[in-house]
Amino acid sequence: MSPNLVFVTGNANKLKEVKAILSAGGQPIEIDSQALDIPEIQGTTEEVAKDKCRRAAEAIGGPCITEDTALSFRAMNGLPGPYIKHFLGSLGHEGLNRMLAGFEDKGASAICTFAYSAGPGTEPIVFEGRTEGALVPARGPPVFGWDACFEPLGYDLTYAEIPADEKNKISHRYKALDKLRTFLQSRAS
Ligand SMILES: O=c1nc[nH]c2c1ncn2[C@H]1C[C@H](O)[C@@H](COP(=O)(O)OP(=O)(O)OP(=O)(O)O)O1
Ligand SMILES: [Mg+2]
Repeated sequence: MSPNLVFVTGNANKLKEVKAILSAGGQPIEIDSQALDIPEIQGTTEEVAKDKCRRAAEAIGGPCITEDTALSFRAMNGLPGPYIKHFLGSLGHEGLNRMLAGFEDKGASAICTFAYSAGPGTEPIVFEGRTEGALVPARGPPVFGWDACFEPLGYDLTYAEIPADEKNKISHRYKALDKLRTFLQSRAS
């Protein structure tokens, strides 16, 4: 049996969701994890995701997956996008809402980009999942990132108010992982 694939991430909430999604429905996929905080470049979501995966493969010396999450405001032509971590860290939920105070359009896209590397020196392959929604004043437990201020389209609940198993059926992460799962299974057979 080949060893489990390693998910390199410094984010315990991501890991929890990824494990839950990969073990629910279909053929379960087991992964191991390594908590490394890989430096992230500037660029498009795809460039940032691929570069993170390249560095992670080098850091662990083997195949791995990484994931980069962006939150893109329509009124700001996609910003903060892959830089959302720093905006959230500096401004908090309230500050994110204030960023859009001057705009009527509160539209936001949650974008998850998984990257797979077959090992150091190989070109990572990316799998993107998007969930459209809106930025709203925070509601629900402030447990995971910007969950409390993102309301997916078609819901009047924020990600933080939606039960975890339900978020995992509609989320940007679920959609990206679904593509990664198909890729991994086609490689295995
Ligand atoms: O489903 C989510 N719901 C709410 N917030 C989320 C979600 N997923 C990521 N987030 C937050 C974490 C971080 O503030 C930023 C992404 O930054 P990002 O670099 O991808 O994550 P990270 O540095 O925490 O972990 P990693 O080591 O995998 O890069 O958005
Ligand atoms: Mg990161």
